[in-house]
Amino acid sequence: MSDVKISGVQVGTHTRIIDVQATSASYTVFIGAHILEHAGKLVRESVRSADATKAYLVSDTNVEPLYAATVEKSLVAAGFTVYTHNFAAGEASKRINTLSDLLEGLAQAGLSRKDVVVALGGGVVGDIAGLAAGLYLRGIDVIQMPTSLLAMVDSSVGGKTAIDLEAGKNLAGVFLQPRAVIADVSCLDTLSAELFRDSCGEVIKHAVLADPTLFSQLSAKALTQHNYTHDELIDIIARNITIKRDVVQADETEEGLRQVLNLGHTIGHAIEAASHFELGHGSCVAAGLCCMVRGAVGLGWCTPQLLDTIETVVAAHGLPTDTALDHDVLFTYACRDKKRLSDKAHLVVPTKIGHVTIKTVGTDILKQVIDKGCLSASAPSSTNA
Ligand SMILES: O=C(O)C(=O)C[C@@H](O)[C@H](O)[C@H](O)COP(=O)(O)O
Ligand SMILES: [Zn+2]
Repeated sequence: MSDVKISGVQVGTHTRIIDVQATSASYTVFIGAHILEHAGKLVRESVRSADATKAYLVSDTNVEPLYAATVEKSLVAAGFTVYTHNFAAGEASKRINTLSDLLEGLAQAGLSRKDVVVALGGGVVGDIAGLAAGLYLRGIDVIQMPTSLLAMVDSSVGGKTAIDLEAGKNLAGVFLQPRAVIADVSCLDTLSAELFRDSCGEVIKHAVLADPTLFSQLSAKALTQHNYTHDELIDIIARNITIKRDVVQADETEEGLRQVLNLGHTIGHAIEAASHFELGHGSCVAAGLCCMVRGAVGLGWCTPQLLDTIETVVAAHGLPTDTALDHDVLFTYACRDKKRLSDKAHLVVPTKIGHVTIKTVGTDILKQVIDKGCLSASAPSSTNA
C-alpha cells in the first residue's frame, strides 16, 4: 500500500494502486478508503484531454443520495461542469430505454469528445454508463467509480459494458476500457448485507479460478462487512483485481483465455435470466459454479471432493449452491451464452482450487451438465439484484 499523491496532493492513506495495460488502453485502479472526496483530482489526471470541461455523472436512486454530492463537489473543484443523471436502481434498468435516455442526456448536455462520463454505482450503473460512453460520438472517456463490492472486484475493471435483452443477460455491448477506476471501500459500509453477500459470488469465483490463498482465507473466515477491516477489504479487492487484470491484459476481447473469467456464468446467467433477475448476479454465479462442478463430477471431469470444498465455502457465505429452475429453460438460456461458437459450448470447469480448464463440447453435453448439475437440493433463495 502507498499514500497516493496527485499533483503533490495527498489522496487518501493506504491507497492501493494497480496498473492495467490492456491492448486498447492503459489505466490505473485506485483502491482506498474515503477517496471519493478526491475523485475530481483523479479524474482530471486520468482523462485524455487536458481541455475536458464537462463531466456527466451517472448514478442510480440508491447511490445518488449517498455519494453523488461528494463526487460532484470534488469534480467542480477540479474544474468540471457537472451534469447529473440518475435512473431507478436494479437490473430492470439495464435495458435499451435507459441507454437511450442516457445518450439523449449526453447530447443535450453538449458533451464533446474531450469530456467524460463518470459511472458512480454498482455493476448496472457501470455497465450501462460505460456502454453510453462507448457509443456517444463513437466513444468518449469513462471513469468507473464502483460502490458495490461486486463492481469493485469485477465489473468496473476490464472494459466489458452491456445492456440486457429479452433473450438474456448482457447480450448487447462494447468493450471500452475506463480511463481510471476509483474504488472507495468506505462505500461498502452502507451496502446492504444482501448486496454484500451477493458480491461474494464473484470473489469466490476468482479464488476458485486463480487464488488458493484467497480461497483458504475465505474458508477460514467468511467475507462479511463486519469480519473484515477496510485495510483487509482493500487487500481482498486488490487480489481480485490483480487476477482479473492479468487475464484482461492477456486477452482483452475474450478470444480465448478471458473466457475463464466467465467461470460459473454459463449456468449462472441462465439462472439469472430464467428467474427474471430476481436473484442477484453474484448469487447466480455462485449457484452456477456449484452446478457446473456438480455436472462435471457427474461426467468424471473433476472430483466429488472439489465439489464439496467449493460448496462449503459458497454455503458459508450464505449463497445458493443449486437451482430448482426447469432444466429445459436453463438449457435454452445457456445455449445463448456468448462463449458458444456455432454448435459448440465452451464450459469453464475447475480442476482444482486455482486451476480451470475450458471444455469445448456439443450442446448435448451441455444438457447433460445441466441435468447432472442442477439437482434443486438447495434451491436459491430470493435476493435482490
Ligand atoms: O470480465 C469478464 O470477462 C467476465 O466474464 C466477468 C464476469 O463476472 C462479468 O459478469 C461479465 O460482465 C460477464 O460478461 P458476459 O459477456 O459473459 O456477459
Ligand atoms: Zn459476473
